[in-house]
Amino acid sequence: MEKLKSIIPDRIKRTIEESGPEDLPSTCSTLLHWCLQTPLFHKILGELAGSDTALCGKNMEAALDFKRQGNSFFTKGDYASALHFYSKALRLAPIDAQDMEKNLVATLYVNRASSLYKMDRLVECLRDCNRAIVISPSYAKAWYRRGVANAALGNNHHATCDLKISGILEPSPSGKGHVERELKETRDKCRNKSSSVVHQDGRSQSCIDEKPKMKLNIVHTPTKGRGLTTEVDIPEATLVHTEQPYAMIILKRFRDTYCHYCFKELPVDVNPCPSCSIPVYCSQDCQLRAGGMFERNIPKSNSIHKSIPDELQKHIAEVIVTDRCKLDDNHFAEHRHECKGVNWPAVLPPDIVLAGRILCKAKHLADSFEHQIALDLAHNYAQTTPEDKLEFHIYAIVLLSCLQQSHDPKIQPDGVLIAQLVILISQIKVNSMAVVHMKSTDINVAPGESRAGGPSSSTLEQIRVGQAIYLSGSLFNHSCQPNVHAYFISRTLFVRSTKFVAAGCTLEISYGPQVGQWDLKDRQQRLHNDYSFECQCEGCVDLNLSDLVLNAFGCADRSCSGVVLEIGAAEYEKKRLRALQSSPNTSPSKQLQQHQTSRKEDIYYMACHMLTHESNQIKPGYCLNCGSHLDLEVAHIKMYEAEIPISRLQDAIDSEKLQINVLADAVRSFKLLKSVLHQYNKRIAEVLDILSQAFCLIGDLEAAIRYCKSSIEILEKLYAPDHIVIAYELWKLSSIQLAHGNSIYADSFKGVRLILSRYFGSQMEMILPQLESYTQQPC
Ligand SMILES: C[S@@+](CC[C@H](N)C(=O)[O-])C[C@H]1O[C@@H](n2cnc3c(N)ncnc32)[C@H](O)[C@@H]1O
Repeated sequence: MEKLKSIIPDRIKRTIEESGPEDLPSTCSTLLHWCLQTPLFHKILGELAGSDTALCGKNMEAALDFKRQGNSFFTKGDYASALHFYSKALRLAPIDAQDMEKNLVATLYVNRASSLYKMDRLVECLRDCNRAIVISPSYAKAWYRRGVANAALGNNHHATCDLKISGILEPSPSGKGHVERELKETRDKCRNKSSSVVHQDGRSQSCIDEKPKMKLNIVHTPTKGRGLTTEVDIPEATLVHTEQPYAMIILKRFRDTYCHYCFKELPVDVNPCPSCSIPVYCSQDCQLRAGGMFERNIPKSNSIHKSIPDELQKHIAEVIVTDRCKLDDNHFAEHRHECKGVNWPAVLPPDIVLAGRILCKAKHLADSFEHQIALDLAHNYAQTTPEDKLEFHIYAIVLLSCLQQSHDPKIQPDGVLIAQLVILISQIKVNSMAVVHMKSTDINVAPGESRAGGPSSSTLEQIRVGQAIYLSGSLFNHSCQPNVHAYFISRTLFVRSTKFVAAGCTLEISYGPQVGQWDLKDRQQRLHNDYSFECQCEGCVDLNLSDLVLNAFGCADRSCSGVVLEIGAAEYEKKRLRALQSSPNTSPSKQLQQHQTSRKEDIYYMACHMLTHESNQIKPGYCLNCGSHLDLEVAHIKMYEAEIPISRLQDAIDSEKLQINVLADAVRSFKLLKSVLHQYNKRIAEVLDILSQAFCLIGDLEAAIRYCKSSIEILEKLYAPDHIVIAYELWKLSSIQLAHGNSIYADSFKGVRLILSRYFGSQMEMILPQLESYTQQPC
């Protein structure tokens, strides 16, 4: 694509780079015309959408090769590796391929079920047996494996039925004898034990079904465009909005670990797309909802074997039907148009493939492209950088041409349609939400030091799994100090208030940057780069103490707790102060009063100074409190000197090869760092956290706890004590305390629950099931 971009004539490039939304039909038409006459464009198109270069289709030879490797590991007793290779084979096996007179996919499912059985993953084993049976209902081995797994689970009635069916279908006399013996054993067990049916999937729905109790209204704001409010007061932790995505896509790096439809972590028994080798799903249900070209008629159970008695025919019908979900008529299968094994859905960037999904959905809903395909959402095409404008044009033409070639020849790219697609891509840039899932990860503690005898310290992480468009959710504006929190369970967006919101106030989520995370300069630059707006939220307009100290140096006079800003931060603070001083609504003295009553801390005095002095008093390199000068160049040299041993320590932690002298050097450097940075500089909190991890690794949990607590003290000042980031840190602290056998872990953990319940309400335990195990730990 870069090569194509580089040969576009300058005159066309210039008109595109200078274009506004109204010029698009003409610029798109010009570029399309040039593309169609350019051999390189046709070559690229052939690679992306041509059937002879398609690399994402099924491949019988490769599937058989993986199957052989799976068999070889199974014979050696390495069931985990066998399972891995059977899964790889399933991803590549053509759905109707035959291998040794059996359906290859069904055979692979049964082979994988056998590995799962050996690994004691009985529920997953059952699911694989069902998948094999849906494809090949007369497959005796699949019924046999199902029967054995059901027997092990105590599902005695099901086990007996499965084994009876297997016995009838089994062609060889020795096989029949084997099944008979298993059936007898199961019957004996039935006589001795009462049967308890274990279901294959017991996911709780009730928490997902929570509905918001209020209506959101769209309002027009002077500085942020449309926004959302309610007519009623909203207490904290109230669910204000839920929504299903209009379109969604998984990010490339999570393709092998998360379900491409529901975005949950994949189980061991992954379900591949039946017609191409790209997506994998957690269940057949998700695979059917996502689409995929293969559609199979469910075989009639009574056609399977004439000699099977009626009650067993009923059992067969139940097994085949349980794995089928009901889809309503309007359901749009979002992967179907991508599913020809051609390369473009795997190669193009996720937001472009997402645009393809929206486009095909528009066509599915209206049965043509004649109506508007762009959505009723804001876009920033006019403010987009010249490079991005050119890129949007190229991708719009490439995507439409790929769809025309590999999906629907009726799609006719022209200037108007491409222009709409360019706007759609700009809308995706501004409105798509990062779909984030929570995950807890163990940190190793030195063997023997953990009370539980293993790795027991853990951290919470947010993982950005995908990208989605929510039509109403897109109307939430951004704030760096948001009053509502957006999160996801599977594909559903939930928005919950994290503080009291008075009726009529706008509800604002964070698009990423937050006070405490970055200072004013970094937040504004990030929002400008990603969304092309100058943030007008409270956190950016009003004075903010966290912004002052977050990246600040300390005063040259170490008895003064004042802050010294660098040039960039000082410029942004000056600009903010000037705007505040000229605004009649937010007079600095009024703000001062607010700070006086809310925060009686050292850094409060810096705020006083800023608010009562002229803005040109904010000079880089000078203490905002006492005016002392700090040589910023010398301070930087000291900082870099201190950072070298600290980054060496970080590397040692990452590689889990920590030597005591590396840790000792880092502790010394930390003292040097503290001597130049402001005491509430965020880097100090980060280094304290690194030291805590290091002490965890060498098993000095008391030191680890001390450093972790000091880090939290700083973060509480930067974010606020009830911010979700503090819950993550308290989670870490309580897990180290627990590993140390320290009963006060319960206090830290109470703090975690308190904060998380404001962010996730009653869904907290569903999002973080690990919470339950902490609650149940004995002190
Ligand atoms: C996802 S849309 C939000 C809805 C939008 N206001 C509308 O009218 O459709 C994002 C756009 O809203 C505006 N916006 C959102 N938050 C803002 C903020 N804090 N300050 C200024 N503009 C904001 C920007 O124009 C941004 O590109």
